[in-house]
Amino acid sequence: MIDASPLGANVPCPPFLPNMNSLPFTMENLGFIRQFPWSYKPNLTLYGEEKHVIEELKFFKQHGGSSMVECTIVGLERDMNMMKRMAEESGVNIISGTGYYVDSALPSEVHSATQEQLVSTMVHDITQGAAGTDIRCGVIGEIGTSWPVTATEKKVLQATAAAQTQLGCPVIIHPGRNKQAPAEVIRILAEAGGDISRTVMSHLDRTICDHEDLSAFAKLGCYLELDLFGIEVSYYQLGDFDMPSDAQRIKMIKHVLDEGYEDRVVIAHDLYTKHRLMHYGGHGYSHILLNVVPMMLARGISQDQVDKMLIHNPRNWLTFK
Ligand SMILES: CC(=O)NCCS(=O)(=O)O
Repeated sequence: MIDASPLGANVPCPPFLPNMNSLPFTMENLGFIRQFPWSYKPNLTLYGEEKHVIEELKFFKQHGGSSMVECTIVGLERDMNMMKRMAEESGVNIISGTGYYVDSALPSEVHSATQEQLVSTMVHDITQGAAGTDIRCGVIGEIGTSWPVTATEKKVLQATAAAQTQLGCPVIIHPGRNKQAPAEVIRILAEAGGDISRTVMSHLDRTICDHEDLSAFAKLGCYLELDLFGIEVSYYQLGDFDMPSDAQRIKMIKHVLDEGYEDRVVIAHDLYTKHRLMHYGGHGYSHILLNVVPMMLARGISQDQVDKMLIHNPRNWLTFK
């Protein structure tokens, strides 16, 4: 479960809310929290929300969901035993990630580790178990990168490519907040021998907004992930970027589907803050199933294409080769 505080580490409070962190999480304050989610530190963790998350995972399963990829890794606060409990109590498969988040979130030992040590840890997490448990991870990622990519992040990417080559495992990347960042990461991974066809580039909906830029990136052959469905506030605190609406996300997806990339698209919510849980008035884990799929079908995306995005593409990506 994610402690995303590194994301909000240096986000300024809105000027009219100098002590936002002292506010209670109430309906009266939900508007501010939705507008400035990274300025309210209590919002940036799901620790203490196990009961609510389990209830919402059950709701997700009740409405057709079966599996979820959970990309909390070193640099964020991962709890393997909690995720195992949640999977067992909800009946939802949870595929956990191994790897290293963005440079600013990493402990000193990662900065000083050799590439070989990083490879060894990721391979161990997948083949033996992570964080001192026998609970094995099923994906490398979300590997965190900044813009520009730092030296430590490049070392992590090269280690990721080496571990992927050894295991034939799926990889998912968090790109820096610049439209050039995804292609730069793909270049580094490819040069290190990574399998780009087994790699997901996440958060494209907060990174590339121009359809032609998205088409150019799609040519590189990775999976294209738009994974912030449910965030309908256009103000984006973490970068000089207008966050798209779900309707605009669907238009981006339709554009690449029309260009023949239906085997390459995956979608998600990237839910890691309290305010997006249903318990706190959010859209929850079932938003795509209940609300986005009908929107897609109404906009000319076929059921077969929806099934590819929600079933077949994730299954193919997650299958070790
Ligand atoms: C957990 C995480 O890094 N999510 C990425 C979305 S964001 O817009 O880059 O914060």
